[in-house]
Parts: sequence; C-alpha cells; structure tokens
Amino acid sequence: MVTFHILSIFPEMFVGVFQESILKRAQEKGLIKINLVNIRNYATDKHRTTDDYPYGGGPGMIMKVEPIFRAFYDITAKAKTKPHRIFMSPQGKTFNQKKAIELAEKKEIIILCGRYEGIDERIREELIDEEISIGDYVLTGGELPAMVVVDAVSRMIPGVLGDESSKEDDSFYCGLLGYPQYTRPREFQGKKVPDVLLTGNHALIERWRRKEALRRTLLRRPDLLVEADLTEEDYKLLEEIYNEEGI
Ligand SMILES: CC(C)(C)c1cccc(C(=O)NCC2(NC(=O)c3cccc4nocc34)CCCCC2)c1
Repeated sequence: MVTFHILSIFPEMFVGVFQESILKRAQEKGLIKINLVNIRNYATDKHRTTDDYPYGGGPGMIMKVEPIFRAFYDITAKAKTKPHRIFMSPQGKTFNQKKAIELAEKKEIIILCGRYEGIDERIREELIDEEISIGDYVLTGGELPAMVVVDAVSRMIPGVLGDESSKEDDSFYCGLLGYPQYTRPREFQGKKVPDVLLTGNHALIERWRRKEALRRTLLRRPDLLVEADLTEEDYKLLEEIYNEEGI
C-alpha cells in the first residue's frame, strides 16, 4: 500500500486522471491511496497567496515558503511513517523504470508540483529528499510529471496490474522496446500479418517477438540495450540481426 500526497495549486487537474481504470481500481482495492492537497489551503492571508515576486527582480513569480512548509508539516504529522519527499523538477534526476520500482517500496510519498517560475530555494534545502524530472522540455507545471510518476509507480505495486503479473513481468517491461503487434484483419491494403504469428507455434512466436524487440531496441534505442540483461539466446539473435541489418 502506497499513499501519495500530491501538493499542487491545481489539485483538480488530477481528478479525471485518477478516476480512470487502473488507478481507480487500485484505490478501490486499497492498494494505493491518493491524497490531493491544495497548497492554497495552507496560505493564511486574506487572499490565500501562494506566490510572490522574486528577490533580485526578474520575470514571473516564485512559490512562497510558508504555505508549502505548513502543508509538509501537516501531512508529515498525520502520516503513519515518515514520507519520502519528491519535488518534480527539470533539475531532477531523469525518471525511469528502475526509479518507479524503487518508489513502489515506499509507504508514504509526498510529491510537490511546481508552478510559476519555481519554488523558493529554502523549500528544496529543507523539505525535499529527491528531485525527479520526466524529461528535458519546458512545461507549465509539475502536475503532469506527478501523474506520470503515480501511474508508473502504481503499476509496480503487487496486485495493481491484476493478480497474474507482478512487477518483473509487467507485460511491457522487460527492458526492451515492444515487438510489432497485429490484430484482425489478416491483410489490410495489401499488407499482411507475418505468417509466423498465424502458426500457433508458441515457441516460434516467442522467438520471433524477442528477436523483433531486440532489433527495434538495437536500431532505435541502443542505450536501452546496454541496460537490458540479455541471455545467451539473445546474443545469438543479435548476431542474426546484425547480419540481416548489414551492421
Ligand atoms: C529541462 C529544460 C527544458 C532544460 C528546462 C530548463 C528550465 C526550466 C524548465 C521548465 O520547464 N520550467 C517550468 C517548470 N517545469 C517543470 O516542472 C518540469 C519540466 C520538465 C520536466 C519535469 N519533470 O518534473 C517537473 C518538470 C514548471 C513550472 C515551475 C518551474 C518548473 C525546463
């Protein structure tokens, strides 16, 4: 069971996303709990201010310390165990499946979402255990990144994907890119489904799929290939692929 406490000034952004299939079922099964926290509720001034002008001048606004400190203290006081505290940030370590599996072991996770031009540095110094980025592009806020983390981490919690598969054999995750997939019709605009998939020979089909996943990963994301733990059989398949691809 993982409890996610998501701190944002736009918590309503999350409602639709977490009311959809897999995350909704996971919450109903009591496998995850999602606590949406509106930072504005911890702003004590009349206008419930959560941002202010940057010292030193410059464009935009900065998220204020007080509301965020109050929110962190309140959540931490109510939490059963000391929450692991994440700030979604372009300055963070790039998120990946390994990190998702690691975070799925935590009991309580606080995820802070930035807005405006960012947060007051004292928040980063005092309250954050780790900063995570979902990639190198400019975004408007940390909310979409937070949804990505909740989705990927939740899938790694036993029982969320349904009883049959566990985190290792998540159907998509074996460290390689996916193999080509087909469904009916068998021929479309003259393009046929590969015959091997129609043989019913599961050993042959599995070999073909593994080889095509290796081929695709080698050609498109060789960096993932380096990370994947390959078997002797995989190396044999790679030999064939090198020859076929003329590499
Ligand atoms: C990386 C790059 C292009 C060099 C860069 C450099 C400088 C700023 C940004 C940027 O986007 N600032 C805006 C901001 N982004 C994010 O929160 C964010 C962005 C990307 C991945 C993320 N993962 O989690 C959070 C992420 C949202 C508003 C509050 C300040 C942060 C980008």
